Amino acid sequence: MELKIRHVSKDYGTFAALHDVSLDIRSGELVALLGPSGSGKTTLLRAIAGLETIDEGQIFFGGTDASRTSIQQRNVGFVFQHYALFRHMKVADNIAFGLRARDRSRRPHESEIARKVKELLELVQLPELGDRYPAQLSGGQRQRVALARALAIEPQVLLLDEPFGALDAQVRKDLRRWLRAIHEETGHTTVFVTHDQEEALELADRVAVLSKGELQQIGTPDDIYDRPATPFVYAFIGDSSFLPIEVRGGEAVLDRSVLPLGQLSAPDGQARLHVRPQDVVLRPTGEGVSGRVTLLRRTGAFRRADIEVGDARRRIEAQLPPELAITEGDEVGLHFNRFAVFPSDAPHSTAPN
Ligand SMILES: Nc1ncnc2c1ncn2[C@@H]1O[C@H](COP(=O)(O)OP(=O)(O)OP(=O)(O)O)[C@@H](O)[C@H]1O
Repeated sequence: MELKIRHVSKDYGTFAALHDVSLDIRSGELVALLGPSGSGKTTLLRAIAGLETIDEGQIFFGGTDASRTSIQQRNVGFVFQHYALFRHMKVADNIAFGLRARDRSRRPHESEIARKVKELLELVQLPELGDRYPAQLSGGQRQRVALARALAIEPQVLLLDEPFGALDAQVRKDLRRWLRAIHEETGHTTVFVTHDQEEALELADRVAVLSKGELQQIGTPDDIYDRPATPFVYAFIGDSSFLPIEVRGGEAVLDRSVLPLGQLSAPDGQARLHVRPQDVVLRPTGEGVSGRVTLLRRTGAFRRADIEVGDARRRIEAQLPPELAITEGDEVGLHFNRFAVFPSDAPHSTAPN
């Protein structure tokens, strides 16, 4: 089922939780909604589900405008962060719940429900646990049951709200791989909310980045990481530093250094050059942009350096091979393998919210 979200806005009083959000989700795609706390991810997911009304815009399920239809009519499977399993029901009955709740004309026969529950328990790799109660399961197992329950109704769309948010780091990692495998097998159009960029980049076909209720960018993990569309995405995804520069005739001017912008297009005027630590290369002093190493520290396989750059002595971070002969206080030249330039007055050109 393909989803089309068109110019959706949602206010809570005077506060805009979603502002003119448009995005298309292809049939069978796994899309992550990623953003900081309060960026509108959950509001958007709940609006897709029909759990939240929208003030403006439309949400299409296939060719049908579903904006004003109920959650039942939309036939979505929803998994919440905090396992919403029924505590007094066994695992198998939890999974069967959505099928048994159907009206008689659409309710499958009990033998068919039992067959379906068995199949789903196998899919989520808990074939032996149908007779247990939720309290007798680990957190990760409960989330698997929650997914089985969401899948039981054969939803048109699967919606997951931070499904692994309450679990510890190792279980999260395992479940991430597991969810991707289930997705490959079942092929449901799936939208999931996360504020964990590693989870979004590893799991999703495409990532939609939200900030302050606005869609900043939707793209593949490579697009988002390597070709951020806005200063916000650059700052939010991965590590980066920026330097104030001036753009003049297709070149970036920083004190007495001039960097050709090449393929990057930026209008003349004050701008910011954004660069990731791994794209900063040290050269002998006199080459490239001049800087001074102020701090060196070991971080796992690499060393990180703080480098003061130019007359204004702005600090940027560089990732260096541990064997590089360098000490704090050294004057260096800097080359940027890859960087981005955005006008200083671009929206969200300050820190992420
Ligand atoms: N029922 C409500 N009434 C008033 N404001 C709300 C309501 N629900 C959400 N908001 C506000 O709307 C904004 C977006 O909330 P939302 O839950 O969509 O963000 P989120 O990106 O999912 O954040 P988190 O990661 O913290 O869950 C927040 O500032 C939140 O306080």
